[in-house]
Amino acid sequence: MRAARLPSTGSDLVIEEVPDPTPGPGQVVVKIAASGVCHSDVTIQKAGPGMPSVPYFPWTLGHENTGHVRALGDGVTGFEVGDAVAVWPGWGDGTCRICRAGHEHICPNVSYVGVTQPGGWADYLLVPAARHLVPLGDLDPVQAAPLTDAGLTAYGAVSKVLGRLTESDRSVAVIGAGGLGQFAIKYLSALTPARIVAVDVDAGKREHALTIGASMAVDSSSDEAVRQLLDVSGDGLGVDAVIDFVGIDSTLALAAGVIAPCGALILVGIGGGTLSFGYTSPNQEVQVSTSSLGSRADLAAVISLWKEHGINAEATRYSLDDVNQALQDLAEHKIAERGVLVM
Ligand SMILES: NC(=O)c1ccc[n+]([C@@H]2O[C@H](COP(=O)([O-])OP(=O)(O)OC[C@H]3O[C@@H](n4cnc5c(N)ncnc54)[C@H](O)[C@@H]3O)[C@@H](O)[C@H]2O)c1
Repeated sequence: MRAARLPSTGSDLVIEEVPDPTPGPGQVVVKIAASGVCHSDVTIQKAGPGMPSVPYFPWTLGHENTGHVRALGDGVTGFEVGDAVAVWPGWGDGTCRICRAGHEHICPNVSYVGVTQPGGWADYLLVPAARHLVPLGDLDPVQAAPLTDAGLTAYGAVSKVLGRLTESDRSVAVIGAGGLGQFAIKYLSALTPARIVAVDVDAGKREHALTIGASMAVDSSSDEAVRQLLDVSGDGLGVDAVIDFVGIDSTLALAAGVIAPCGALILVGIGGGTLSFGYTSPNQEVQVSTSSLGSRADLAAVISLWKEHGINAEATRYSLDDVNQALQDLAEHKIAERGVLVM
């Protein structure tokens, strides 16, 4: 099969012929239809802060995968060759108490496809267990690809703040209105009456956010950003939730500085920053949580939200041969919503 592989840290990817995977007992081979391009891939390529180092070179990236079942290992039930599937990306051991509680994506022994297991920027992907697949039925796998990480992770983060955003005088700031942040804005807009503020350094992203559900956009690089966010509800108290999809020192400081009493700060972006709170009094009752991917049930919910409410990303399509262009366009903020490699 063909695969786009990273030969060494910081290099361009190269297209190579590699052996087709064959499924062992319990495993499934998926013929990839599409695989999304995420900012995490840019970070992995450069060995930037926050992401684990790839296990070896040359490495096949790609954690946002959909396709059709190509071959089933012994003992696999519930799927037939040809079924359209989405690949849930957080592969835990399936047996520990974290997995048994439904949080396999944060299992202490988790592997991430495309990060610590070979990924889907290739013709075929070996999936270690059928439980990592979610059936797509007659949905288009190419369109479904961004749901398997950008949609899933945004939904996982949004789910953590829904309870705070049940009234129209509530507000939420989404820092980083790129691939993941745009999904968050769409889910927040569909699921809450709260005021949604998009915060981004890029003017194009801010403008776009206003067309998909944000009612206000703030330039995080402006000296006015803190004041604008504190004044969102007109009382100077700040926003009831912040979801930070960037995660560098400056965005974390901004988030910590604008959160209202009883608010929640959700950290998603893998920017390698440090969050520091000057703790002087308990009376703020702010909650801080990291958020990683989402559960398999969350992926099923995200697929339903696409079916029922049409929530998805507009995909900018690239061929596998154009993978380096896709990574460059993402790094330069040139992709409107989500880049997708179509095999
Ligand atoms: N926690 C998880 O499970 C998880 C999963 C997937 C991706 N991620 C991480 O989420 C982040 C977002 O990924 P993406 O694919 O949406 O990236 P993206 O490149 O599509 O979007 C990033 C957005 O952040 C904006 N931005 C950059 N610097 C900023 C700043 N200082 N202030 C405000 N906005 C700024 C950019 O203009 C862009 O709109 C990445 O760090 C990625 O690694 C985390």
